[in-house]
Amino acid sequence: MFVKVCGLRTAPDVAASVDAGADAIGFVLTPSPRQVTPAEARELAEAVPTDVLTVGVFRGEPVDVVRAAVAASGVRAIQLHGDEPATHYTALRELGLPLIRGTSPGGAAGLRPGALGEDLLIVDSPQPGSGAAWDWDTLDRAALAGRWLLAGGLRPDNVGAAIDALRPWGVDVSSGVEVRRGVKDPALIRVFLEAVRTRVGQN
Ligand SMILES: O=C(O)c1ccccc1NCC(=O)[C@H](O)[C@H](O)COP(=O)(O)O
Repeated sequence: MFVKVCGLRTAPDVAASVDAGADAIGFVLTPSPRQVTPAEARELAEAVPTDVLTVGVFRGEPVDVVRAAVAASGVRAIQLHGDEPATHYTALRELGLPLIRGTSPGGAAGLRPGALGEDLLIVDSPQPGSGAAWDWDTLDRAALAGRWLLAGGLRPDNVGAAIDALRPWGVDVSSGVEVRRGVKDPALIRVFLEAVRTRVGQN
């Protein structure tokens, strides 16, 4: 199971995520309590091995802003989390990086993975990064196949049940490994990864 830890802002949190076995780590490069500058993301990403994907997260930014931030930060994947139009995906495809679409049930382009040409879909709550749990029962599981991550209000104590209920290809967490908004806890990061690996091992 693919695990992404999002909204990292410090070197110890990056190290904890990598050591705990995260497959991807996200740097929020758009307005948020977790926002880092492209230069900060570059510095943090330098310690990340190449088999862990570094993801730049954007919401509603013009293509030129995304392009510039990707170049300055050196992230290896792009996550668009604001129901950006298909033209964004077409334009950014030219960078040759994996594209990730973050959306929620009711989002403009629907929940079919790859609908806008993205490589990976994140099905999230309507308030990304809020930690708000949403009603997973509203999800039409039959329409989801392939590469998609479940996100939104996941925590060490509920991620196992979420995996059992929805069988996602992976999971994405931010608030659930924080002590307060924007402040991660390395111990919680480790516990979350353990909870995922334990549950997957049981299935
Ligand atoms: O995390 C943010 O602050 C954020 C801001 C703007 C757009 C997207 C954002 N996060 C996207 C993510 O990938 C989060 O990990 C995902 O929404 C889950 O968040 P949470 O419910 O806090 O675990």
